[in-house]
Formats: sequence, structure tokens, C-alpha cells
Amino acid sequence: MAETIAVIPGDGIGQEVIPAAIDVLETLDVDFEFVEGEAGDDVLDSRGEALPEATYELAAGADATLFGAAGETAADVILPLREAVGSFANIRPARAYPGVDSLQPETDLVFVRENTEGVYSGIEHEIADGVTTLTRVITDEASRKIAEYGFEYAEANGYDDVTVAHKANVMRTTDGQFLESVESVAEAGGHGYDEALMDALAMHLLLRPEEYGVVICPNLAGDVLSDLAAGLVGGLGLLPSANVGEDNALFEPVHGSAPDIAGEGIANPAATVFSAAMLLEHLGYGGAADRVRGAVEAVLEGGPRTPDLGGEASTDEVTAAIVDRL
Ligand SMILES: NC(=O)C1=CN([C@@H]2O[C@H](COP(=O)(O)OP(=O)(O)OC[C@H]3O[C@@H](n4cnc5c(N)ncnc54)[C@H](O)[C@@H]3O)[C@@H](O)[C@H]2O)C=CC1
Ligand SMILES: CC(C)CC(=O)C(=O)O
Repeated sequence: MAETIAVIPGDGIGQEVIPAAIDVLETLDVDFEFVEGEAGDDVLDSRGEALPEATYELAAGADATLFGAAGETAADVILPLREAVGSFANIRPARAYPGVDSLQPETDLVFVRENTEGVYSGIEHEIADGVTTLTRVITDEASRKIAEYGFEYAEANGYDDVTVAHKANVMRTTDGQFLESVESVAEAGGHGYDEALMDALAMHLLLRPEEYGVVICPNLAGDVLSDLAAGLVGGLGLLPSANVGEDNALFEPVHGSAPDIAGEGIANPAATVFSAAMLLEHLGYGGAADRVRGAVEAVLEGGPRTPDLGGEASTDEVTAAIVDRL
């Protein structure tokens, strides 16, 4: 029976890069039924809610979801969608590719980001005029879960270096808990790791990314550090991600709706096609995932390339070249 893939393009370049990824998936020998869901800024305007219940249920009930990007409504769309698929881990690989002009060609990093709490818990208040608060939630349960996932990911994928990002010198209770939980998981499993203050880590990643592999992070740190790593390897057009849950998962490029280029047909589809490869891998199509990654890498190396990578090609031309390689 065909597997159901929920497809949610969203706003801006989401509407351009998702069709590219579907074109690629449709050239493969896999039996997927694509079911499209609506979400994002335009849906808020037309329907009064950025994430209709039907789209939430579509993602919750699908075998996997492919998401593009949302614009101003992103927090109202992607955070509940991550919850819909029960995701606790956000996996963000940032690699340099031959042929792509990158600041640091030795970069091969994977951010394993806690995906449910931290400052993304949505507990914000204005307690008096001009006085606002945000509650940062860090629990032992979620911290242990992300640590277990991160150590297992590193082992399964051949990364020797695991670094835990934190700011426990300031957020002593919350990041103190995060560190304590990671440490107990590491001790129980016999895993080695280094810990790093996230501000200094940002500088070290910039100067010496080759000394790092898997980086286990609280939610916000993972979001920020992975965008920094995108800058090391050629930009946001290259970074895919997987939001992994126990029985379900959602795949999306790390980038947003890119209003500065939306509608021009020049968005780099690589991040979304790489995300589709992660989806294939997740559903057990490892061979197809390798073929897709190989085709994208060949096009990154030989061209055509979109303007973000110094080329002049359109999204459609790059997608056609990827499909040709397949
Ligand atoms: N997961 C999501 O849906 C996310 C949504 N957003 C939303 O996206 C909107 C724009 O946010 P920004 O901070 O500008 O981040 P952005 O990721 O949309 O764009 C940042 C820069 O990277 C470039 N870029 C991004 N993806 C690209 C691609 N595939 N090809 C070529 N260039 C690409 C853009 O042109 C822009 O110059 C905001 O409304 C924000 O809320 C931002 C991040 C994540
Ligand atoms: C709510 C999102 C827009 C935040 C973000 O950039 C992300 O988690 O990917």
C-alpha cells in the first residue's frame, strides 16, 4: 500500500522548493501518495487561522510530512506541526560540498536540537506595561531524550566528536539541568563528550568547524548555531532538517520563506531535496536517499547553480538537472 506523505508548501519560496522536491521524489521507484495541506500567512488571511485543524491532522496521521516554510506565522505553523508528529529531536546536518564556495570547506556538522521546550515553549507574558517575561522550560525527561538521540546518532553515523552546547554559567538551573541530564545519559551509555559555552562555541565553529561533529543543543541554541553553520558552507539554501518523533517525522529545509527572493523562481531547492532524502531514509528507502543525495551533490559540483551559490540558474533548471542525474 502506498505511504501517505503530507505535503505542506506554506509561504514564499516554500511554494517553489516543495514542488522541486516532489518532482525529484516522483522520479524514484517508491510508492508515495502525496496529500497537500494548507498553512501559513495566506491561509491566515483567507481562513482566519494559519494552521487549520485539517492540516494538523494530516501531518499527525501521515507516514511522514514534507514542509516548505511559513512566513510571519511560522511560530504558529511549524511549532504545532512539530508537535503533531510528536517530534522531540530536530536534526540539522551542515556540510560543505565540493564545488560550492564555502567559508570552511572541512565543515561536517550535525546539530541535534531539542525540539519541544527551552524558550520555544510559548510561555510569554506582559506582566506590567513595558515589562515582559518568558519562561524557559528545561526538563530532565526531554534533555535525556535528546542526549540519547544525539549519542546514538553520532555512533550510528561515525562521528567521534560530540559537543554539548549550553550556557549553564548564566542559566544555572535550566542549563544546569540540561548538562546534568546529558551527563547521566553519557555515563550510563559510556559515551564521551565535550561541553562548550554556546557563545564561545559559535566562535570556535566559525574558526575550526573540522574539530566538531555532532552538537547536542537546547532548542534556541540549536536554531541559532545551525544558521551560523549554514553561513560556513554556502548558505541556508543547503541545509535540510528532520523533526523526528517516536513513530512519525516531519522534514523541512532550515530556511524560512525568504520574502526577498520569493516569486522570482531562483530559490535553491537543494535544502528541500536533501530534506526529502532524509524523509526517504526515515521510511527505509536508504538506497533511494543515497541516490538523491548523490544527484544533488553532483549538481552542486557541476552546476547549474542558483544565484545564492553564485550561479544564474532558476529553481526549475536546477531541479531538472537533479532529475536528469537520477
Ligand atoms: N521554518 C520556518 O517556516 C521558518 C520561517 N521563517 C520565516 O521566514 C521569513 C523570512 O525570515 P528570514 O529571517 O529572512 O529567513 P530566511 O531563511 O527566509 O532567509 C534568510 C536569507 O537566506 C536566503 N535564503 C533562504 N533560503 C534560501 C534558498 N532556498 N535559496 C536561496 N536563498 C535562500 C534568503 O533569500 C534570505 O536572504 C520570516 O517571516 C520568518 O518568520 C524563518 C525561519 C524558519
Ligand atoms: C518558529 C520557527 C520560525 C523558528 C525557527 O526558525 C525554527 O525553529 O526553525
